Amino acid sequence: MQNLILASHSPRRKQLLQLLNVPFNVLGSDIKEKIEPTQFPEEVVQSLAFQKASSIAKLYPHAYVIGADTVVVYQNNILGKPKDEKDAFQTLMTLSGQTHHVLTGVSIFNGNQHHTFYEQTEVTFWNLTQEEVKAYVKTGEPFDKAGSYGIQKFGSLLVKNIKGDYYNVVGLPISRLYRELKQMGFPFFNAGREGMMDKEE
Ligand SMILES: Cc1cn([C@H]2C[C@H](O)[C@@H](COP(=O)(O)OP(=O)(O)OP(=O)(O)O)O2)c(=O)[nH]c1=O
Repeated sequence: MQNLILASHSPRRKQLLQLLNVPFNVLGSDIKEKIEPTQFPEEVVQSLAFQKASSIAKLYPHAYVIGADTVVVYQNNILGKPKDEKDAFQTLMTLSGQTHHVLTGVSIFNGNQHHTFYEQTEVTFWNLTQEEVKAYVKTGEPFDKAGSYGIQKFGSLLVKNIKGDYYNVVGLPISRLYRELKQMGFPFFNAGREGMMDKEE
């Protein structure tokens, strides 16, 4: 087992973590996601990220274990993954022409230490027609994604502009995560290990 473990089922998070250019393992966490109705969105994403990371960290206390959770927030409402096509359609029509926020909470465990943080990105959608939203829902892309869209594929056509980290919208704020891991003592630059900055392009 590698020193670094991603506690996630998300193929996007796996792809983004590869940007660190260090080896890692992926072990999905199967926690039951519990949200208290009184929690603020930033508390929700951090709490779920913490639960995902801690469930795997228990099994691998010597590794650095990363968990993450992403939600879309519009007018103080948390928009998670859609239940069905109708739900996805309604969510996207609600977001049409509006600005919302994407929050990703990240939790890192290593032995007795753990650190949890979140990043927020502001996203504005174009005014969308019912026809184009229907066509987008038909692609199937909304179904495993917070807010019913994926900015990294066909969902890119819905987005007018963003403020903040693009990768945070896709599910992992990789550049902040790199810095937080370094801060926690992750050995990026150990001899014999290829760290990001060791390589010349
Ligand atoms: C807004 C948005 C979300 N998403 C995805 C990121 C997350 O995978 C998903 C939100 O669901 P999450 O519950 O955060 O993650 P997950 O269930 O996919 O994976 P795991 O809990 O095992 O880590 O939405 C995109 O891929 N693109 C986007 O533009």
